[in-house]
Amino acid sequence: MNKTFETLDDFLGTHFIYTYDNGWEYEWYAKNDHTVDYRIHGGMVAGRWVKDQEANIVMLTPGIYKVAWTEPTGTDVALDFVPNEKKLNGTIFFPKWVQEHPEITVTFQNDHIDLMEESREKYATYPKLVVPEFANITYMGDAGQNNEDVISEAPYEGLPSDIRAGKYFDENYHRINK
Ligand SMILES: C=Cc1ccc(O)cc1
Repeated sequence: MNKTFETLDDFLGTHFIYTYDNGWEYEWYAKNDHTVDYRIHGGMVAGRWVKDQEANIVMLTPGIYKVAWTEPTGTDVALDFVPNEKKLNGTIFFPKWVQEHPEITVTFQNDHIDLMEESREKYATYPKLVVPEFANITYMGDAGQNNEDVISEAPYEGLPSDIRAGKYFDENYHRINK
């Protein structure tokens, strides 16, 4: 993709893969103006994936976007995308329990919302682990809004490479070999 991002509409429907400077690899989709989907390929909670997380998504100035949300785990996230420079800055605020028991969160969260809410009550919240990092965007795709094929299966080794190699989506941005 080599479009220039100018409006909020340019951003909505975009699918990103990026690697934080600490090595953590994330895949994230601006599904619509209030919803995000994502998959985590590397880092403390690699293997986790989430659909239909409600988020606040705004354009700060042409081509620069801020996204923020709070999760059923109690994790808070704030992302600032500068897609024209293939960069973003993200801060993740993990409750202590996620740092101590990351394995509880490494799943398809949508099927285990009750477990996340029980765990956030059962285990410690503080002190939080704050992870502020820049990331380099390694892939951008124009998936269109509300495309359920973008994030539709668990992360597997090599998935980001398959996407970057053009082996994962067809010309209509539907998953191949579904
Ligand atoms: C905890 C979720 C999360 C999703 C995307 C991202 O870049 C950072 C955190």
